[in-house]
Amino acid sequence: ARDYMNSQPFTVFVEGNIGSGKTTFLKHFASLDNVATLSEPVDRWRNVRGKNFLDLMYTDPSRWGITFQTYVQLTMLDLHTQVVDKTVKMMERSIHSARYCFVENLHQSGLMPEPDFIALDEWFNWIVKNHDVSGNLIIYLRTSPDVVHKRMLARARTEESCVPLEYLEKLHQLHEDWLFHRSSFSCPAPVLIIDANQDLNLMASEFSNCEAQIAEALSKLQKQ
Ligand SMILES: Cc1cc2cn([C@H]3C[C@H](O)[C@@H](CO)O3)c(=O)nc2[nH]1
Repeated sequence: ARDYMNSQPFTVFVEGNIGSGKTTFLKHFASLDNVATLSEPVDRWRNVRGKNFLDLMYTDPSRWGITFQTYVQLTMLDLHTQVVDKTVKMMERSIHSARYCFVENLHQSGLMPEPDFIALDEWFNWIVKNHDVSGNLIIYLRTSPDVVHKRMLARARTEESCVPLEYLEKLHQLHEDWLFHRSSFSCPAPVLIIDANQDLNLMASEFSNCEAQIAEALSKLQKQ
């Protein structure tokens, strides 16, 4: 766990499948005055000096997967190292889910050439070793693939228009192995699991339950 006294804020990673309600979750916490929220920089990925890397990746993942995921890794590292003047720093996803869920999925499904995967993994291992990308708490918005597939299609992000259910099922399984079964990669922080299948307007009680758990974990750290 991170050394709290080096005046790093209490850092929370909000993790979950596409359409699991992360953005809505962050919006709720953005309204609290001691929390800084850092959203996933999707708009940066959609316009990298005029190129839409997200669209390239979905159109031809084996050709553009490394291009996209290398840039994701850079933008997430940028957010991990961003200094905030609040006691809680809440990030939408992390460099960890980039590697353990998304890159892993491209590699396992044979969409990413082995040398591309190796280069990305070497970068990831060096970054984790040489920079502080640690966190204090992971909030896992746990969903089922069919629920998030419906939400994703309803949200109708153009680049995701032909993302099939089995892609979400694979991403779901990778999130489950990492954050629920704890049977795959190392977890950078303790995990708080939220049932995010509920309709977003019923999530208010989950949000306040999370607030209480974050406040409790925060006060424990401050007493150390
Ligand atoms: C950290 C990380 C986030 C992330 C998102 N994505 C995709 C999933 C969604 O379609 C879109 C926004 O989350 O980007 C990805 O392919 N690889 C990623 N890695």
